[in-house]
Amino acid sequence: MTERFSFPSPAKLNLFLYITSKRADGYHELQTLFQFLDFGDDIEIEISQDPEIVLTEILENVPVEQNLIYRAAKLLQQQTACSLGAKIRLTKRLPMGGGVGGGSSNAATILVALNQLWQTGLSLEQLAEIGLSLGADVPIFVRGFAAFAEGVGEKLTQCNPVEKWYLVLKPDVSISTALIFQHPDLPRNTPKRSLSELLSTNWANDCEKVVRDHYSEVDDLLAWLVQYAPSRLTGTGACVFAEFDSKEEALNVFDQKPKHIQGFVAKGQNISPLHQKLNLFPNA
Ligand SMILES: C[C@](O)(CO)[C@H](O)COP(=O)(O)OP(=O)(O)OC[C@H]1O[C@@H](n2ccc(N)nc2=O)[C@H](O)[C@@H]1O
Ligand SMILES: Nc1ncnc2c1ncn2[C@@H]1O[C@H](COP(=O)(O)OP(=O)(O)OP(=O)(O)O)[C@@H](O)[C@H]1O
Repeated sequence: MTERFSFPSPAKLNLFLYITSKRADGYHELQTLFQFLDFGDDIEIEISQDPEIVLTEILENVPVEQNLIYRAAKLLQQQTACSLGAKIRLTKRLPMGGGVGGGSSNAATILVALNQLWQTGLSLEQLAEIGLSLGADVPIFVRGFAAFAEGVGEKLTQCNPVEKWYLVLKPDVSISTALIFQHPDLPRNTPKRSLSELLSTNWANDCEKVVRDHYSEVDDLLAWLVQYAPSRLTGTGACVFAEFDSKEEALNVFDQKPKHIQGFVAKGQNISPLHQKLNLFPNA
């Protein structure tokens, strides 16, 4: 029987997110602080001797060739001229398009895991470079350390924010990242600040007002959550999070959430659970 290996594919939060400019190609320059969570998807992999990439789980509304897992595996195969393949099983726990980076994390886990299993020998830096073509957040998941990110997310400075407990809730609405970035009312000129200055201020997310103005589900949930603890949007939403000093406090609010709202409690991690499991020691 072929051996099967299991790898975590964690969520991330944007603890703060500021938009400092819009580039000529339409992308926005950000200053954002990423931290991983000890909660996410799981990916099981069996290596095969033929080059086929087989996904055993189908994601709703995502054709296989567009699944970031498939695309990441194919890209690594092509870039390294690898003749091996893989059978991949995904256990999806993270809300899709929720601002917790599930798709990007899946892509990164595949790049890091297959690079080990196929013995293709690329460095984390090389894998991050490949990953950037799959999505702006893939490099952060490949590098595996909590980071202050600039540019569109590719310029990373390792950082050690406090590893708080978070309650993450998913309002019952789907929000397109592209639409939020196109919105005329989005603030795009927040002055660039140094990391030390940012770390000493109250944190915010520049996408939050536009999202709250257009999605009452997000507005209502944040208005409820902020009664208990400091709360914000992650990424372009739809997920919101509240921060706590203990698991008990986070679980206590989780127990009071509206019944139809999905969510989870998790602890911030400055080293990705993937890198912890593989004993990779990421550094900037
Ligand atoms: C905003 C963040 O959630 C922060 O973590 C991410 O950078 C978004 O990353 P993502 O979901 O992987 O988004 P992508 O698939 O790269 O981009 C989706 C669309 O959002 C817009 N976009 C995205 C990132 C960025 N820095 N500027 C942008 O203007 C672009 O129109 C792009 O076509
Ligand atoms: N393996 C995958 N897992 C999740 N989404 C995928 C995957 N492959 C492709 N996608 C597509 O990518 C979209 C965005 O997924 P993702 O979960 O990364 O969004 P997100 O949490 O909003 O991320 P971000 O914080 O980077 O904006 C999904 O809506 C889906 O159409």
